[in-house]
Amino acid sequence: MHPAQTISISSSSLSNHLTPTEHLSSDQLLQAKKALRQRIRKQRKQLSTFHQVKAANQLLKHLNNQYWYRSSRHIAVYLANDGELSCSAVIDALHTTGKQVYLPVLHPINHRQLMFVRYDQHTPMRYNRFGIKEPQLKRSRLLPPEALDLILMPLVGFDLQGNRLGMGGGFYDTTLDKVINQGWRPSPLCAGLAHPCQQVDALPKEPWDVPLDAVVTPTYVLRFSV
Ligand SMILES: Nc1nc2c(c(=O)[nH]1)N(C=O)[C@@H](CNc1ccc(C(=O)N[C@@H](CCC(=O)O)C(=O)O)cc1)CN2
Ligand SMILES: Nc1ncnc2c1ncn2[C@@H]1O[C@H](COP(=O)(O)OP(=O)(O)OP(=O)(O)O)[C@@H](O)[C@H]1O
Repeated sequence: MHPAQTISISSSSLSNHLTPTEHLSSDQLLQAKKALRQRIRKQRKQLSTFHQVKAANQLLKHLNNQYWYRSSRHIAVYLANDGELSCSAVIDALHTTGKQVYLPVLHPINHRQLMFVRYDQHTPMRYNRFGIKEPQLKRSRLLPPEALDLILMPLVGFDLQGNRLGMGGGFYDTTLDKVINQGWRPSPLCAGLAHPCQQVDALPKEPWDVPLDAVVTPTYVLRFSV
């Protein structure tokens, strides 16, 4: 039996409507996604540092209740940016329990590709072109995405169907296309991490989108395939 999950729909999410997308041209869809990103990013950036620290600790408690998290050994996380839900408490706990932690690194040549590099307290870091810290590339610390057990993904928006809206770079979708959409087995589980204010009613599903297996927020967990 899985532990009971708490489902609560945030009232702040009610304002996060995306106009029904069936009749939109691709340019209109792009504009609608852009506007939604701006709105949600503004909301999450307004969360206080106190709120963010509490949320990071609550996130860890929820994850600890999930068997698919506890049974994972090679786990990709991210360093929070732009008001994203922080993985800092999760990272500390993973290191304490001897799990292998990986961070996304922008591929220096391949457009829209990420690499996953093992990360600990001593890993030399640098800033990428978006101002996000990432490990310096070291071949011996690279893990191919298909070898990860679990990818904890940053996102801008999510819906109740497991659709994900990212920052718009297409990095996760492109990197995971071969691994997730083209039938690599076993493939890593993909769980989005977000604040409740990032929930939207419905997101357009694009052919390249990687579906989320779960979404974990500081107050509730949505499980789609786990
Ligand atoms: N914390 C974190 N790390 C991550 C991601 C993420 O979403 N969050 N990524 C997930 O893909 C990758 C980086 N992708 C990103 C894509 C766009 C922007 C961004 O700030 N874009 C600016 C425009 C910047 C520019 O063009 O110079 C913006 O939209 O305002 C940031 C990260 C890898 N690392
Ligand atoms: N598998 C893929 N192969 C080629 N291009 C892709 C793929 N996935 C996404 N893209 C391109 O990336 C662009 C951005 O995609 P999208 O708006 O879904 O990004 P996102 O999910 O918000 O970003 P991210 O995955 O970095 O968080 C799209 O215009 C699309 O053309």
